[in-house]
Order: sequence, then C-alpha cells, then structure tokens
Amino acid sequence: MDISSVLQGGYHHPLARKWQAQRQLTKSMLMYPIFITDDPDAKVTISSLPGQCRWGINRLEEFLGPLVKKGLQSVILFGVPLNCVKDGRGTPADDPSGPVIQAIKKIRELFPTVYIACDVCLCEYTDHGHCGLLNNDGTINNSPSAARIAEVAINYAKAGAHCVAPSDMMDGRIKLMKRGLIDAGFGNRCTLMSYSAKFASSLYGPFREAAGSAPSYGDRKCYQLPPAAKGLARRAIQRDTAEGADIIMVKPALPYLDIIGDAAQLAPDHPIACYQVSGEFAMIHAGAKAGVYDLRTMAFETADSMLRAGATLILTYFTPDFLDWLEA
Ligand SMILES: NCc1[nH]cc(CCC(=O)O)c1CC(=O)O
Ligand SMILES: [Zn+2]
Ligand SMILES: [Zn+2]
Repeated sequence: MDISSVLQGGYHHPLARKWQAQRQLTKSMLMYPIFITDDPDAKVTISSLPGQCRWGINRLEEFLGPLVKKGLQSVILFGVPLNCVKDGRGTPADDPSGPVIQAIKKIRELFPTVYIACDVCLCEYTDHGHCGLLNNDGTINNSPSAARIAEVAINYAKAGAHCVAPSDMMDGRIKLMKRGLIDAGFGNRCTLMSYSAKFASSLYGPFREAAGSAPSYGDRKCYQLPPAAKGLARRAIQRDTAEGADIIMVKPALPYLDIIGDAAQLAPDHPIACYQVSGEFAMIHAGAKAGVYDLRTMAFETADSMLRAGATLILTYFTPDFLDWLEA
C-alpha cells in the first residue's frame, strides 16, 4: 500500500481512535431540562418522554440528589402550572409562589453547586398558549411581548437564577433583556442564553404535552424560524450576538447540525448550545425499542455529531443516562 493511503490503519488502538475527536462529551457540557409543576408533592410520569416526570418542589431533593452525586452540574427549569389562572399576559410566569421561582430558591438551597438556568417564555402561562401577547386580531404583538418577557427574566434573576434563556422568539428581546438585567444589578450575575435559531419544528410534541403549552389555535410559524431558513438563522445568530447574548443556542439539534456549524463560525468566541429536544429524545427511544440500534450507542452518536458541528453545551433529556454512561 502507498504511504499516503493509510488513514484509519494508523489509529488501530481504541485510545488512538478517541484522539480523533476534537471535543469529547464531558459532564460539564450537559444541561438537564426539568419540569416543575405547582403541586408541591407531585411526581407524575410524562408518557411521551421515557423516564421523565413533572416534579413538585418538595420532591426535588429525591429527584436531583442522586444526579448531583453522579456529577450533574446544571439544569434548565420549565414551569408547568396546572392550578393557576392563566391570562393574556402570562401573569403566573413570575408569580413569586409559582413553580419556577419556588424551584430556583429550593435548588439553590439544596444544591448550591448546581447552575440553574430558566427557560423564559409565556406559552405555559397564557390562556391562549402563544409565546407572547396578542393583538385583537390574534396576531403576536411583538414589543409588549418582548417587554413582558424581559420582566419575567429579571424576576427569575432576582430569585437566584444563574442564567435566563428566552425561548419565545420575539424580535429585540435580547437587547431589552440584557439592558434590564444590567439596570437591575445582574450584569455580572446572570448569563443570557438566547434560543437564537429556534425552528418551527415537528419535534416539540412531547414537550407541549409535558408542559401543557400547545397553542389553543394556530401555530408558531410567525415567530419561530421556517426549517429551511438558513439565512434567517444566520442573521438571528449575528443579531443576538450583537444584542448581548452570552450563549447562542440552536434548537432542535440533530436536524440542524449545519446551523450549529454556522453558529460556531459566526460566533466563534461564544459558547454554542444546542437543544436535543423532546421529539429527538422520543424518536431515539422509539428506534431503540424497535431494535433499530442500541440506545446508548445512538445517544452518544448524536451527541458526538453535535460536538463535531461546534456545540460546547448540550441540553438533553439523556443527561441522567449520560452521567451513568460517562462513569463507565
Ligand atoms: N417556548 C416553549 C418551548 N420551550 C422549549 C420548547 C421545546 C423543548 C422540547 O421539545 O424539548 C418549547 C416548545 C415550543 O416552542 O413549542
Ligand atoms: Zn413559548
Ligand atoms: Zn419555552
């Protein structure tokens, strides 16, 4: 054989094969999305998300304690209010006695080492289920929506969140939120992670069931990106970087690896996050159950693809599994 023909042959040993990775999955790269509901004693399984539950704040010690022991370092909170009165402006989102603010305080008290991010959106809290405030004709009213969402984020920061992550997709929200955080004294105490390139995907179904956040009419296509919109995604990444986002996120992850690559190229000095969403998680489980592949092998293959594309942080429901698998 010719010298220049040898490629894989030079890396025959498993360790040498590991060195081919530019970046390897570590526990610090994992952020675990968790659902907090307003019945403090609840532990309710979410049938569409294997192994995941809605938790009440009195159960957080039992839920997170074993994971923290295994090396869990960060979570992102989603509120699932079932007993509150929803309205047009999503008033329950930052109710001081609501599940998110209560959970921030509880987790800080129980697990001071855990980094707490909060998803910021109104869809779980509005009576119409859309992510912002509406005009009379039912369309999204962008500016008051962005202002209300920034207000919610600041209240999460005040409650002790280390990171706020707006997933609503209103234009201009990052600038408003960064300004608001600085003015409220959180300029150096709260990270702003933007869901910059969030696509109108078919992969959010299990989440909407888990969070009770499906829109009561219409869809989210006016504010989330069309799946084919590479240019818009690139512009959104550049805009959010300029508006003060500290972390850029791409969501979903697996069908949008090229966008993760674009983000890494457009914001090379920022951490790049990607969200392996509920439908991706359910799909990987379904395939494993059908005997298409081994669950663990496939989970690592998808995570590796995201890191290879340029991600430095992965939001994934596989976090508890990865904590076990990375131990072995
Ligand atoms: N703003 C709501 C929100 N925040 C995170 C997700 C999806 C997360 C997942 O599917 O795991 C969604 C769903 C949506 O936009 O409809
Ligand atoms: Zn929303
Ligand atoms: Zn959201």
